[in-house]
Parts: sequence; structure tokens; C-alpha cells
Amino acid sequence: MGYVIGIDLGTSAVKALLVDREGNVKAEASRSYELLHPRSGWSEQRPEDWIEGTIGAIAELTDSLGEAAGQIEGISFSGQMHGLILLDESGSPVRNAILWNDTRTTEQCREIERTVGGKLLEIARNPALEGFTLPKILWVRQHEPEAFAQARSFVLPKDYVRYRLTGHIHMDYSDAAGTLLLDVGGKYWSSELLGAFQLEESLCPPLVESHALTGTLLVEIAERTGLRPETKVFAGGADNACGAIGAGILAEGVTLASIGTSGVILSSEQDRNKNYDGKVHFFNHGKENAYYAMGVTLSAGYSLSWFRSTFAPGESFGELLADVGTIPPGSGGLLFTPYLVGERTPHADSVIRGSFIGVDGGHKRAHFARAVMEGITFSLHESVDLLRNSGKKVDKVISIGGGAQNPLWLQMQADIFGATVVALENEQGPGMGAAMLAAYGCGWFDSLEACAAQYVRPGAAYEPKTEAADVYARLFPVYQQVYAQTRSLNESLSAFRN
Ligand SMILES: Nc1ncnc2c1ncn2[C@@H]1O[C@H](COP(=O)(O)OP(=O)(O)O)[C@@H](O)[C@H]1O
Ligand SMILES: O=C(CO)[C@@H](O)[C@H](O)COP(=O)(O)O
Repeated sequence: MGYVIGIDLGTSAVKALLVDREGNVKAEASRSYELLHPRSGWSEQRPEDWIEGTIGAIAELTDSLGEAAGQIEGISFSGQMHGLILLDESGSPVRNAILWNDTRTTEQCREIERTVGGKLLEIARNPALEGFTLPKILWVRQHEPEAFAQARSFVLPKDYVRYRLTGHIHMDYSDAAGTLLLDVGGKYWSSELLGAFQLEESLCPPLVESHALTGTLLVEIAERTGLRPETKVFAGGADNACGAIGAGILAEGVTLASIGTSGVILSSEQDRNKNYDGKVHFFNHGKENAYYAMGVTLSAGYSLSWFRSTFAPGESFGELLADVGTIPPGSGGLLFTPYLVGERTPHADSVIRGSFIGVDGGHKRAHFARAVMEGITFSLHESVDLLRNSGKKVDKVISIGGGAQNPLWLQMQADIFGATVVALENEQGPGMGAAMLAAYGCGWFDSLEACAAQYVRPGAAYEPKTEAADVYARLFPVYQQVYAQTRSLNESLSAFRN
């Protein structure tokens, strides 16, 4: 036998998966950690929480295996994207990590646009958005010059964890693509972009492929995790790249829908010159020399967990959603827009906030819960529309993430997207993609495709139902008007946020 471990460093928790050579998940463990919101729009985490959580989760897996833990050959990572960790000379973070869903950097985004204009789309292939890494670097330099002066390099969340496990600093292309400093087509740090912002190239870590071997474990980490010091550590990739790998999306033709904290519609892309004009993100895939296009809803699953913790504290998602099936599609005229922390696709806007529109005296809690699910799915449908309008065929969608655990939500996705929606058997999200990178890196397979053929197991398929699909087709244009009609109201309300 032989095993690999896939670590998914998510926003709410780190999840570790123990996978055998045949692709069976033998054990899983997770550790959650705090999300800090020191001010409205700010979102931070303590990097040390990721380390403790990761070590604890791996130790739980090795404990469950006992003697056989010696057969774990490799580990790899999937990580929440874009988060900035600045490291000082000794490799310690100079401040907390600033995360992908932090929107404090609007001013820095405008500065980036003024400084490099169209070059950004040409080189980094993406527009300046608050969540990306470069604006965060500029924010720290401007607002916390003492912390910035100590910084010698920057890494992304999973790179920091890998560094602490191995003692070596690297970044893979799929995650580097979300920094706005990578020449995405050329696969190198852009000296033109770095120079434009007077940033030293030495700040940027060496670049590697996602399946690259980056080292073995430090002795102290081996002792704490129960792994052998010779365990191979592979670079890993951005969570969305790993989600796509774990769903077998390695070529064009099938689309990914992921409802985690954020929501994503993703399509693999072979042509590195494909031009989406910045309307959707364009990043390097975790598969060598491949790419993907993706639209992002910032608060997808987060909208539902916000709703639960605010209006149904202590209830499970199952309890919260138990009556949603009794409410007809359209939630009795109640619409929700999921802009709880601003939005990315199709409205790059850090000021906009969510709304319930059409509240009626007859609405019960279940109408609100259903409206939240529909609003999240409508938001993802805007990304489906963008892909379709750019020539992509979206007729089969693999659905992953916590949201895929609910069959009613899978049917709703089929009805709203107008496509067949397929769930995975034993859905494990991006952690499975990370495990596959380790399995491929260990040489168990000749290609990621061969690994996917063995590891990815499609489950139930959901076809659009005509009646519901018709209701949603009529409601979607109404949903689309809410953004424009609440934009200036939110501008005025922003002064009251703290
Ligand atoms: N049983 C469920 N039914 C519906 N939605 C769920 C369920 N469990 C989790 N979710 C949704 O999935 C989200 C978490 O997804 P997950 O993929 O674990 O997130 P992340 O990787 O970002 O931490 C929750 O915020 C919630 O909205
Ligand atoms: O910012 C992005 C993608 O550009 C997010 O998708 C993050 O990568 C975090 O994802 P989850 O925690 O929702 O998986």
C-alpha cells in the first residue's frame, strides 16, 4: 500500500485527506480557525493558526493509521488564494495575513491602474481587484511602513505552511497568477510590473510547478505530525486550480461550480492567449502549461453561513434548510443579492452590499433561506453567462464545495444554469486535487489525467426541470437589475459602516 495526504488550507478551516493509491479516502481531519475582521471590509488570519491546525490535522490522520503511517509517501497543498504574508529576514511574518476577501485596497487598485494602465491586463491578464496580492503589498507599504521595511519576501497562505513544514520557500504558478505580479503567459515574475511599483524582485519566491518536489519534512515537524522526515512535499496549487483537478477538469468541455466560502464558475483553457478582457479571472492551472478562466462570487457559502449564524444560531445547515423544499422556485417574490463583503464578478465593487428585495408579510424564514440560496446561484449564473458569451459551451457542470452537499441546491444549480449538474461521489473539494498532485508527484501516475481517471468518481446527475427553469429564466433579469438600482444607496450607506 502507499498513501498521500492532501491539505486544503481553506478560509474557515484546514482539511487534511488521507488517500490510498487507488484514490480511496481512508481518513479525514480538520481544524477550524478564526477569521478576524478588525474593521468593516478587513479580513485577516494569524498564520500561526494555520500551522497549528495543519500539524494537528495531519497528526490525527497518522494516529488513525498507526504503524501504517510509515507508508505515507507524499503530501501536497491546496490553498485559499491571494492572501499576503510578508516575511522578515528570519522568515517570520511581519503582521497578520491579509486575505482574499479583504477589500481595504480600493485606493491601491486605482493607483495600479494609473501607474501601469493596460499593461496590467496584457501581462498579469487580470484587472486590479482589491482581493489580489499586489494591492495588499502597496497598502502595507503605505500604511504600515515599519512592517514593510522588515519584509524580505512575500508568500501566499499555503506557501507559508509548506515553508514551515520544509524550511524552503517556493510559490507555484497557479497561486502566483493571483498576485498580479506574474507574467501569466510567460510564467515568470514580471520585472516590468515590479519595476513600475519599485518592488525588488528578491521579494518574490522561486516559482515551481504544482507537482514539483519542494523538499522533505523538518525533523521537528516529522516528530509532531507522526510522518517520516523523508516524506516528499510537493508544491500544490491555488484552491480553485486544485478544486478543478479534484473534479477532473483538466481539459476544455466541462465547467466547475464551487460553493465554498466564495463561489466560483471555472472553465479550463488551453490557449494562453485567450482574451476575456478582464471580465473573468485568467490564471495558470495546476496542470503544467494549462490555464483556466473563472468568475468569483465573494460571498457564496459565506452568505448562507452568515444567514445561519445570524438568524438560526446553533442549527445545522440540514436543520436550517429542512423546509426550503416546500417553498416554490422564486421564493414568493423575495430576492437576495449576496454582496455581503462587496463583489468581484461581474461587478468589481468593494462598496456594494447585499439586499433582500420584495419582503412580504407572508414570508417565513424558509423563504429567506431559499432566497439566499437562489441569490448565490443567480450570482454564479452571471459568471456562466460571461463564459457563454465569450464562446464557451456550458452544458455540463461539476459541482463541488460545501454547497454541493445539499441535493436541492444541486437541482437549483441545474435549473438556473440550464445545464446538467453532476455531483462527485464522496465530494472532498480541493483537498482531493492536492492529494492528486502528491500522487502524480510521487510518480504513481504518468499524468494528472491518468490519476483523475482513477480518483475522480462522478455521482448523481441533475437535469434542469422545465417548470423551475422557466421561473428562474424570468427572475434572473430582475435579479440583475438589483445591483445597478442599489449601487448609489450603498454608496450613501457606506459612511455609516464601521
Ligand atoms: N449541508 C450543507 N448544505 C448546504 N450548504 C452547506 C452545507 N454544508 C456546508 N454548506 C455551505 O458550504 C460552505 C462551506 O464550504 P467549504 O467548501 O467547506 O468552504 P471553504 O473551503 O471555503 O472553507 C458553508 O459556508 C455553507 O454555505
Ligand atoms: O479569491 C478567491 C479566488 O480568486 C477565492 O476562491 C479564494 O481562493 C478562497 O476560496 P474558498 O475559501 O472559498 O475556497
